[in-house]
Amino acid sequence: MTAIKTAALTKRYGEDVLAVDGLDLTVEDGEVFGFLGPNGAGKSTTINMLLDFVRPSDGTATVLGLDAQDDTDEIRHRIGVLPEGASVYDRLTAREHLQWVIDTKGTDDDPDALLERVGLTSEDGDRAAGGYSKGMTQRLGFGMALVGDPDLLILDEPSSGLDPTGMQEMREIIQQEADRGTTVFFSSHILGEVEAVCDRIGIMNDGNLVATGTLDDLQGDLDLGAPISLEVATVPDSLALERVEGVRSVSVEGTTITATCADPSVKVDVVERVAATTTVEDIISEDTSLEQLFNTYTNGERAADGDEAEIPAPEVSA
Ligand SMILES: Nc1ncnc2c1ncn2[C@@H]1O[C@H](COP(=O)(O)OP(=O)(O)OP(=O)(O)O)[C@@H](O)[C@H]1O
Repeated sequence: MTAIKTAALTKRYGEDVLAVDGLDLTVEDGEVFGFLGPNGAGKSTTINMLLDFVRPSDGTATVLGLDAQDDTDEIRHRIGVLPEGASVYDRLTAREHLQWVIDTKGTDDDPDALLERVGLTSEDGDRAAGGYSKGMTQRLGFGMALVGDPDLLILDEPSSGLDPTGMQEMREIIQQEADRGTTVFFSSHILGEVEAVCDRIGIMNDGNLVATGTLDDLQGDLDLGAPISLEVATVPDSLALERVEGVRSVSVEGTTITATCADPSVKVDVVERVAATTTVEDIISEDTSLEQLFNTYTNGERAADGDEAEIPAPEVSA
């Protein structure tokens, strides 16, 4: 089953703003899917259409096989949602918020266990949520999303307002949920977080899905090359690294030699060639980062190629 499926999903605001432009997106059951894009790309609008907070101008969407507009109650019962900028009722305590969701969903969750899971103490749970910091509010919102062991978690910017420890804890919970088979769909600006937990990534730009795939798929498709840098004692005159097969380009800055290789296996040849002529003091080998991919897809370089949406979807085991 697909957890989320949209077909030509479109949202216009007035005459001028095309927030989401004919989106075809599929998220398989059991995936952790990271939804990326710069500000204003259309991520929240998409999520809001999936949750029927916003009505589409055109197209369709299903969530857990149910119609996002017609079967809203059933969908909300089966999913957990952390909306963008989750708001709380100022006078209710955190425990009362959790109990309200537990009662609404008819589950037997223990509010204290949920508080602990999202890093709030029992004392925090007794405080009115109106006095919470942004990060505490986010933790509470996350706890509310976890009520009832949902089949699908939809999280809009889950790290927003969290400190580094909070982000790490949130990542761990996402991983635990994924391990027990929950589908997780979340939007984020934090590329490291997406890199760490996602099976698959979708990049939105200007209302369009410009790329989908695993990080490996996207790296392979863009073919940005595999960089390696070597810190050396002295840069030899007779290096001729360009002659090593598979080396695309070489640059030297001070005592740092950087080579871009056609594929990672060439890096060993680079190291051997350099080590044969000088003392290698350090080696820095990196994969093409998600940041490079993100910039390439969202700065328009890809669009200039004329095939910005043609990355094949990977095989994903559900
Ligand atoms: N209620 C609204 N009325 C008019 N325009 C809107 C409305 N909501 C969103 N937009 C516009 O739709 C576009 C997409 O916005 P959206 O909030 O979906 O982007 P986003 O990718 O979630 O951005 P961010 O990362 O900043 O949250 C933007 O141009 C935004 O200004």
